[in-house]
Amino acid sequence: MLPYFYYDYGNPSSIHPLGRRAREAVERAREQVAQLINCQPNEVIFTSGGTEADNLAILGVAGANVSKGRHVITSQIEHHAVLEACRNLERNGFEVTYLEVDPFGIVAPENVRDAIRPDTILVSIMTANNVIGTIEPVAEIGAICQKLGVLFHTDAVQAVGHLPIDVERSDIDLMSLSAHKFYGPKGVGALYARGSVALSPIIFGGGQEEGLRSGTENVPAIVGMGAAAEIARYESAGEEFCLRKMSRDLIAGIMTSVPGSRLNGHPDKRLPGNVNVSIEGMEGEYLSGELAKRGICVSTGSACSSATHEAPYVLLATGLDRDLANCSIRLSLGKHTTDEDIKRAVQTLSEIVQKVRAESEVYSRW
Ligand SMILES: Cc1ncc(COP(=O)(O)O)c(C=O)c1O
Repeated sequence: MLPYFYYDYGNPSSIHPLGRRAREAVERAREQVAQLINCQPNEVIFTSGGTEADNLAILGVAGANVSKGRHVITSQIEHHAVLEACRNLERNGFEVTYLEVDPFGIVAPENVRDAIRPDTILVSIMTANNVIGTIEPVAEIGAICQKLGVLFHTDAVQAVGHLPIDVERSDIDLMSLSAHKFYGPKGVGALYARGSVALSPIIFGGGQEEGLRSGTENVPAIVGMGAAAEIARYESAGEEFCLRKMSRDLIAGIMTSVPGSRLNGHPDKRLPGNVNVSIEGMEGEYLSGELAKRGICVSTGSACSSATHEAPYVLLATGLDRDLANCSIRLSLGKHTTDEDIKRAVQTLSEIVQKVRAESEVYSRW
């Protein structure tokens, strides 16, 4: 990224040599992203991140296909970027079906099929959930949508770079990506949109990104996203293997040394680096604060939504009662996590919980 901050600071829309070098860098990054997800480079639209990609997919499809219908299908556990875009559609005369999930957080493909109507223009179901890590049956849902002639969007922000993703094999028409979820910079992402998909822009101006995303491209960030995509293409399979082993150890460690703990989400169909647990009687926010004092950073619900201080709606949608939902923390593992970190996390968590329980027993006896 550094040369594009220092020397090659041209605007990719300029025709002079500095501009051309910036354009070449953007187009190289577009190819790198396309290779990671198996699409054509001209099907990648760079955005400011996953949120904008989700908004462009949902509002863009709705805008361009309104003559075909005004019905959209999504799930109750989508990220706010999808849910709020859908609520915006509802305020503008669209109807949205929010599908339920099972206790693991899985959307049943047959529920998608049953919800599709003649006026349905889009199905948007995430590839993997950001709170509980559950991996959705995207290929089955894609096949249903393709058969019934409905566009299929998936928010793959949590999955790209961690799970093998192939937009062709999974019949995906639109897919959202965010660079910082696969070790790239923040504030840059992309929407994959199949060449044949009719899409209206949601940002208007100079007509960059084939008129779908006006505004001068953030060249250093796009270059960083491309590099991250290329690294992910080579490293993600090995990383997935290591993370699966470490997260299994973390889950087993917590379950055996912290009485009253339960794993949220699916035991196997989950993101390799996501561990979400509820611990009876231990508020997530309290635990998070105590762990932070000891150098371990965890989130409660989803970091992206903690600014809104809402109850973790994803856990509630899986049927978890409100108390246990509020007693949940999410531990995230990445390529820099070590076995030593896992041991320390288990031990620290167990000590905190034991201490609190011992004290509260004393208090209650007293
Ligand atoms: C599933 C999912 N979708 C969308 C987003 C939003 O992405 P961004 O923060 O890049 O806008 C996030 C962020 O964590 C996410 O987890």
